[in-house]
Amino acid sequence: MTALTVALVVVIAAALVLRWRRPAWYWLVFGAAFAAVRVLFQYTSVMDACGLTVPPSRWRLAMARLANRPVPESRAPRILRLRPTRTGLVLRLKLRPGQDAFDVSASCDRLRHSFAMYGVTSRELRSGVVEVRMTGYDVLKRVQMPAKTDPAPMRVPVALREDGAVHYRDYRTVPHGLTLGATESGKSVYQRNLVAGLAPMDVALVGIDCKQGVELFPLARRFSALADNPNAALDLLEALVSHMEDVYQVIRAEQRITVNVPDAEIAADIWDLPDHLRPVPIVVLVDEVAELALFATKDEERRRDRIITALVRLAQLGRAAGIYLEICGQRFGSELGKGITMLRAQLTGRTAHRVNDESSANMAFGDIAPDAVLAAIQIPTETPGIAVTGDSSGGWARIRAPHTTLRQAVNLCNKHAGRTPDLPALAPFRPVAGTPALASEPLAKAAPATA
Ligand SMILES: Nc1ncnc2c1ncn2[C@@H]1O[C@H](COP(=O)(O)OP(=O)(O)OP(=O)(O)O)[C@@H](O)[C@H]1O
Repeated sequence: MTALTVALVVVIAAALVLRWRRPAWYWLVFGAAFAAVRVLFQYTSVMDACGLTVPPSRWRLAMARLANRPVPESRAPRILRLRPTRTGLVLRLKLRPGQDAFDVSASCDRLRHSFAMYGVTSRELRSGVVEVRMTGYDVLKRVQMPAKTDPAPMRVPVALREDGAVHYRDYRTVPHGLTLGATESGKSVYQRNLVAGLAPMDVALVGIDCKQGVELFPLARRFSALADNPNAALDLLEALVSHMEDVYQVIRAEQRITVNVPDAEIAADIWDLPDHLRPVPIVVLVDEVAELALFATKDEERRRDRIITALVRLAQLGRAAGIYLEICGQRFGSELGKGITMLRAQLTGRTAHRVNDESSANMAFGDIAPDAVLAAIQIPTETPGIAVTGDSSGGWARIRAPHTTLRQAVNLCNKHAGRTPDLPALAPFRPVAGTPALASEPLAKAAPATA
């Protein structure tokens, strides 16, 4: 045996062992090429076995009869493009007459087994063209975001989807969002990723952290306003409502100028205003929203009603004024009192981490994507951070945010502290950077020593 043959055998053996062990980088080196060859080689027979072929047309049968040739075979969708990616393959298929996108999506599980891939999903790109995304390994096991994402204003690459695509939180298309999940399910890490993604953008961050500020106050240098208790939250929300009314006046004033100018665009929201007039957009992050809705006394009930009213007004009118809500909690249903379901109806973007019961999952998806409810309650306990995300179009996907630690988020916020806008309306709530207060008393006092 020559040295070359030995080297070849070693390389093939290494590739086979790695294929079996499947480390994350396997796909970068061997996986995509192997999978592309395998898919192309098996394509027609697999599509036939999965019921994704159509019988020959009458015209083709007649031509074969005239030419005295054998009966033509059934035909599978035509491959328009096959693109290897960091996590697997993307196939673009042109459907044959009589096929629809549902046929392909209904066969995804069969395709997954037949092509020996980890996951297969499909979506319709346009009439007659379907994209099939295949992943070679569990991309949500250890999330690695691609180095290059598609940047756009108010669009944060916040997590990875199970098909290997990046999941964006786009505030311009989905202005308000609701994130639910049981305790230790990964809500705070998801919210931290949002803050880390928003920190380098021209946006004001406002936080209401009812966990006594433990999640958002360490990120204070990038926040224009923060509140850590329901009383401060009420004042902050009412200040935001009056800021929103001021922004509406700016938009109206600009409309009066342009309405007389023929063919001019008339401003309908802050994004139609000229740059020098446009107020900075605001993202309001609310952590543990149920704390704002609970009350024990008459006074607290009055405060709760005012808080929910302010939140409903921001959700209904905030988008045009560039105010976006990001609400986080363990549950968000009608048991929290009047106004909650009205507020929930305005929160278009829904994300549910692991939940403990079906009714919590229903709070996120019951009214928009019933099959996502089942997916949310199936999230295992041992993989915190996995979530199901959907929107009002009825579509949903499994996602996981990268594991950003509080230290990494703090460093990012400190790096971009210079971008924190000063909002005069919210000045009383601007956090003051300073030395952290030391706990004055230990939580448990030492028992006196007895003889
Ligand atoms: N995307 C993720 N990848 C890996 N680990 C994660 C991820 N998200 C969360 N975790 C792990 O799960 C733990 C709990 O996460 P997190 O604090 O975000 O949960 P939570 O839902 O906010 O809980 P609580 O409501 O009790 O505050 C974290 O300490 C972290 O180690």
